[in-house]
Parts: sequence; structure tokens; C-alpha cells
Amino acid sequence: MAGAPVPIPVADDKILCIDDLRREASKKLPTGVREFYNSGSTDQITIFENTTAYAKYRVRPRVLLDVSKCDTSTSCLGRKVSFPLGVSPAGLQAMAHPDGEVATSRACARKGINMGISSFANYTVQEIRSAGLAADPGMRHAMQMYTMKDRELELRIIRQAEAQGCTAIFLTADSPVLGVRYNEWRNDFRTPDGLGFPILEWDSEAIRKQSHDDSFVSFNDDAHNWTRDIPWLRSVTGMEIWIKGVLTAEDTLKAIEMGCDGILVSNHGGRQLDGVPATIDALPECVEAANGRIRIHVDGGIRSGTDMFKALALGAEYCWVGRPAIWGLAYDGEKGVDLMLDTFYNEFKRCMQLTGCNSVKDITKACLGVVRPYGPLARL
Ligand SMILES: Cc1cc2nc3c(=O)[nH]c(=O)nc-3n(C[C@H](O)[C@H](O)[C@H](O)COP(=O)(O)O)c2cc1C
Ligand SMILES: CCCCC(=O)C(=O)O
Repeated sequence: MAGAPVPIPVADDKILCIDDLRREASKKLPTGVREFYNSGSTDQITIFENTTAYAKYRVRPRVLLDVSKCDTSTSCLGRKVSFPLGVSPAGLQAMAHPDGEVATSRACARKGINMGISSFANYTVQEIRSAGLAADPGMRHAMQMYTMKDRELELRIIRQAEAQGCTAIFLTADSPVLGVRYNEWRNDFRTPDGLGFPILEWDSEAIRKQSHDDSFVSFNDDAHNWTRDIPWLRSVTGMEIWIKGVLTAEDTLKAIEMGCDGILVSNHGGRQLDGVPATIDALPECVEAANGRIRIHVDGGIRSGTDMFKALALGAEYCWVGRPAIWGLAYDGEKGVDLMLDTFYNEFKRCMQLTGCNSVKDITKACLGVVRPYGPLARL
């Protein structure tokens, strides 16, 4: 029948939303692994706020508009993507499912979106890249890096990323030392024997020592700084340089001054410094300071297509998610990541249509409001 609505397929009767995926995936994981993935640092304030802060915003829909040709596509890292979502660089994915980052890469490629590769991946850059490229030759990967004490290793990682055709470096700037993660201490967390870290050239014993015993101090360079590290990166690579972990106007301006290509407004999923703001609350000051002079992406606590919509309305160009991909893997490997991405896609498209947006460019500040206690809806 002409004009009949196309039903959104329900791929799994247990998993209708990302919270279902979190719950079902979490049931499958042993305590230490589950808490390593799901927890934040110290008092869990930031991880809690990352998700809950979205709830204060209200969507301002326009009605009676033709949304039959709603187009969710946009661009990210220089290519067209099917919708504005990517998988953040999150390490140790093979602990959730043996196919780990390779499965995530394939699922992202099939969905027409990009992925970040963690330095703590359990597969090589080559394995992760080629799995994605086999499904979508245009797929882009960002290589996540730290400012490492071992500059030679840092350089080897950069050369691998370049050789495999990664587009960008996501320089994680929020981790001169590791956040205080009580769960790892309580559970005496250690990575399973035999699970290697080929990008860092480490085995599981080395990572246990680094993260558990000395909080990154002998690994990451706590003397890192803008004026030493950014020009050095520029001098050794032509890849784009993005700063991951920016939460303030001041650091947005610094990234612009240093000629970076973009910032990822991120608090590391609440795993580094607890008590910093939710990323959706830090985003507006970064957008305002940038005034269009630098690309801005966001991650942290995004759990629905409506959350994505809100982040875009507040000025982010693109959203990334960490834990949802891990839950997808733990739930059902590559199929679980597909399910996670389909859930976000369907929710995001539905939200665009229900607000009268036909393209990602239509998602602006005018699409949001805030409910203040005992007051009318306030325009932003
Ligand atoms: C298990 C796990 C491992 C992570 N590993 C890294 C990492 O190696 N490097 C990094 O910069 N961020 C890492 N992150 C942070 C993510 O890149 C991302 O910022 C965060 O997960 C986004 O928040 P969300 O999980 O609420 O979506 C990790 C996150 C998780 C949950
Ligand atoms: C030892 C830390 C591994 C990566 C990770 O958990 C993070 O960056 O949050």
C-alpha cells in the first residue's frame, strides 16, 4: 500500500533498548569483568550524571511536516556516514567476546559508521582495520593514543596506524595517571591470562602491573603538555589530531590555538576523574568557545537515539559510545553489536521524524528546551 509506514524491525524480543542490552549482557559477565566495564571511578558521580543529565532537556518538536524523506546521514573523519554515531576506543573488548574489536569493526562497517581503536585493543590495528574494510572499504578508524613515556613505542603505534590507513589520532588527554577505580581493587581485577595487548606490545601480566600496581605512572607521561606533545605529533604524522577528554572552554581554545583538527568532549565514561561534569553539560561551553573554529564530537552516557539528538542540538557534530558496544559483544558477539547499532539508528531516525527534522543539519538549538522547576519550558 502506497504511503504505508515501514515497521521498524525488532531484531530481538529481549532487547528493545540499550538498557535491556546492558541488563542482559551484564548477566553474562563474571563480577570482576562486569564491574571493570560498567563502573566509573571513586564515588560514581560522573558516570551517573553522564546518563541522567540528558533527562533535563526536552525536545521541541515541529509538527505537520513531511518527514517521509528523512535522511540521517552526515560526515565524520572525511567520509559520509549513515548516521552520527561511532564506537569510542574502548580497550579489552576480547574479554567481552573472543572476537572483540574485530567484531566491533565489522559491525560498524556494515552500518556505515566509524570506529576508534583503543591502544588497549586485544587485536592488532591491521586485524581491526582489515575486518572493517572487508565490509566497507570507505570505513574510517581513529587510533587512540596516550602521551607515552616510551616515545619509540608511541612512534611505532603511529606508524602502524598510518600503514593501515587510520585517519586520525584521538589523543587521550585526561589520563596522565589512571583514575581511582575501586572496583579493580575490590575484585583484584586482572586481565585473563593469554589475552594480549598487541598494539602496546604487552601481555596480560604487564597490563595488570601497569593499571593495578602503579596507576599508569610508569606508562603514561604525567609530564605531558600541549606545547611539547602536539607539535611533536604534528611533526611525525600527517594524520588528523583530535584531543579526547576536553571538558572546558579553556581547553577548547587551547586545542584551537595548537591547530588540532578536533576535540572529543569526553570524561572517559566517568572512569578518570570523578566529580567532573556530565559531557552533555560540558558540551555547551566548549561549543560556545569554539564558535565553529574546530570540530566537536562527544561521548559519555549516550544511551538512546534521543540522547544523540540532544547532543547534536547542543552543537556536537557526532556522537560516540563506549559501553554499549561492549554490552553488544558480551550479549551476542558481532550480532550483539549489530543489534546495538540498529537500536540507536532506529531511535535516532524516529526522533528526527517526530521532531520534523529531515536532515542532521535541521537539528539545532531550536529543537531543545529545558524544564526548570515550577516553570514553563525555557528556550535555550
Ligand atoms: C571498558 C572500557 C575501556 C576503555 N578504554 C579506553 C581506552 O583504552 N582509551 C580511551 O581513551 N578511552 C577508553 N575508554 C573510554 C571510552 O573511549 C569512552 O570515552 C567512554 O566509554 C564513553 O562513555 P560511555 O561508555 O558511557 O559511552 C574505555 C571505556 C570503557 C568502558
Ligand atoms: C588499564 C586501562 C585500560 C583501558 C581503560 O580501562 C580505560 O582507559 O578506561
